[in-house]
Amino acid sequence: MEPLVALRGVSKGFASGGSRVEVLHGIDLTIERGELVAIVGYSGAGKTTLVSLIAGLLAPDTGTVRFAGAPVTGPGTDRGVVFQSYSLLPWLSVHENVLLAVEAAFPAWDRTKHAQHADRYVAMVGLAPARDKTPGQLSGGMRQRVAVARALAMEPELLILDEPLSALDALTRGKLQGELERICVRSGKTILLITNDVDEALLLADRIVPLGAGPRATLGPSFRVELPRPRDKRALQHDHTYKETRAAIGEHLLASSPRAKRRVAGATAEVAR
Ligand SMILES: Nc1ncnc2c1ncn2[C@@H]1O[C@H](COP(=O)(O)OP(=O)(O)OP(=O)(O)O)[C@@H](O)[C@H]1O
Repeated sequence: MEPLVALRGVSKGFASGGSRVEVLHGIDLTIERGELVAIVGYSGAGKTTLVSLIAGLLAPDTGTVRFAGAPVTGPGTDRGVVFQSYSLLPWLSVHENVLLAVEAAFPAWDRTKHAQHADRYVAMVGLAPARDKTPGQLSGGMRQRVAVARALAMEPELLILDEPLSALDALTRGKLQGELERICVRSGKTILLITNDVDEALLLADRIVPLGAGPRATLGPSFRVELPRPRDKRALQHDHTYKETRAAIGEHLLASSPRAKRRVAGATAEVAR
């Protein structure tokens, strides 16, 4: 069977002041069914561009993007995306926000089944007590959990979490990382997590792929995360495997940092002279 996601030789650029800047270059990425893969990269490296290519919101300039064995030609309910800003409807309750998505994804179901399904996912993210509250009555972390419940309730084959926690304060973010791990594992979904936080990736992912700095950002090698679940953030700080994997990813990202890239470009210019 083909992998769920397969990008081959993908490049994507944008017009910028009369010229064209290539944001992503030669991207190869495979995600198998049931995997939780994290892409870790610098701000502005092209993470959201990569998400948009897989979600079908953008088309690649070169290369191919395939999903479940077929080329991606546009967005679809088989790929659910949770963006950094939660985009909930402020006049609807938690239950109603999730319900709306359920109704759109499963039009053939009756009202009772829609409501029960929505409630199941509200409970999965631990928000049953806040079921009838509106987003304005919730904290940032709770709102983000509603966004996750809404995406999961549509039962996409792939759930893409694009920096889902980066708008939150450090304390809430830390708390939600643990909860997100439980939700992800419980849902058994194939998940692509995009983050700029190596520790967050190590807490959640089965495999981490670093995205180097742009322009012409490329993906690095895969780092498999061999840590048993459930993972406890505090206990992990002293774990040998955790520290080794963290250092290896950090080194890889540093080697592709904007400063390192400038150094390499400088050295190349020096050699050329
Ligand atoms: N539609 C567009 N038109 C022109 N330039 C774009 C467009 N989308 C993205 N870019 C540029 O491409 C680069 C990568 O943007 P992208 O949003 O993918 O990065 P990112 O890694 O998700 O950043 P962040 O972590 O800050 O959200 C940036 O320099 C951005 O300005």
